[in-house]
Amino acid sequence: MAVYTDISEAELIAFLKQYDIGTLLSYKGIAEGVENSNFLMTTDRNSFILTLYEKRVDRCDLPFFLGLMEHLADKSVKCPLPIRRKDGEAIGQLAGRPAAIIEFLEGMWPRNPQASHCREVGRALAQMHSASQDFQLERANALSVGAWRPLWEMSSARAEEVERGMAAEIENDLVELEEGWPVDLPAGVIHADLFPDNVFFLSDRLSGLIDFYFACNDLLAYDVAICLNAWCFEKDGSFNITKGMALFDGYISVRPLDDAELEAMPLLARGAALRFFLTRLYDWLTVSNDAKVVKKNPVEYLKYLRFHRRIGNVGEYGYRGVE
Ligand SMILES: Nc1ncnc2c1ncn2[C@@H]1O[C@H](COP(=O)(O)OP(=O)(O)O)[C@@H](O)[C@H]1O
Ligand SMILES: N[C@@H](CCOP(=O)(O)O)C(=O)O
Repeated sequence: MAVYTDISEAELIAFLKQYDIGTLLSYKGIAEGVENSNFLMTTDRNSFILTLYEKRVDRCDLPFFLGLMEHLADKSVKCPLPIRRKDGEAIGQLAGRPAAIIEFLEGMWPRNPQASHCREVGRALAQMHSASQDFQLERANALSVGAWRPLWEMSSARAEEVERGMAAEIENDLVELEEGWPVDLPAGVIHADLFPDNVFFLSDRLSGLIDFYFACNDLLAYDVAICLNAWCFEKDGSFNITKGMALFDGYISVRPLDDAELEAMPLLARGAALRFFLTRLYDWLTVSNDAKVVKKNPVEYLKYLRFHRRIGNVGEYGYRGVE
């Protein structure tokens, strides 16, 4: 359960005095999530999400994350707004942690995403990319290609506990990705973690995007590649080309992908698979099994990585261009 820091009712009531959002009626920890402690909080006016930022989030990055959410909401991209305090600040301090209150977003994330969800996600991702072109703050991607080898070296000695024979193929991926990684594709602000649990739907309509805490400046097409992995594989590990087609169709209905982005897609998808494989592998080997968080299996992403090695062009993911 992702509540790393407990808070008492008294300290929460004192914290809420800085806001104009009503009187506390109830609050409870939210089990889902990996990085931060989240609470569902109800006042006599509304429901809110209270987030305490844990140690993997750098306090210096919070103005980027929260400012981005405000910027996007202002441009009609569906995402919850941070609530500002009476003094105008969006970031406070609670139980020794940086803390913020965020609007409660109605909806549920899809447990079994369908092609229709993929189309909506593609469209919302492209809207986010377009709307953030004039966002003034910048944040480098701390988990881009340059970070993968150091991350691998933290796990490589024990990697074969997860699957024998894996180390040599990962070494090979690292070399090929480091040598071939594109540098001159269109760049901007990317979400960088737009998995199904970060996209809410009300019936079949997308109600909003959450969890901008990996957002950063990077290649826009890399964000599409992250979604291709997160949304278009089935539970048995097979790639669903109909979902791939829907994701691309949704994306390019808002922002076309240029030839260089399309050509790079198999490599970007391979890099995206390696990035999530590496963070999952590290957590798998280091986070204790009785910890408060459900660890995600790295082997799922190892399978995706192997799949992308065999892809020759973006058409094999279902891309068919503008009809
Ligand atoms: N604005 C929001 N509205 C409604 N629920 C939210 C909101 N933000 C977070 N949640 C809930 O909290 C859970 C964890 O949030 P998330 O930002 O993904 O955490 P973490 O950054 O720790 O991974 C989500 O799965 C969702 O259930
Ligand atoms: N999406 C990542 C883990 C990050 O989790 P989140 O709860 O912050 O979305 C993965 O699946 O490895």
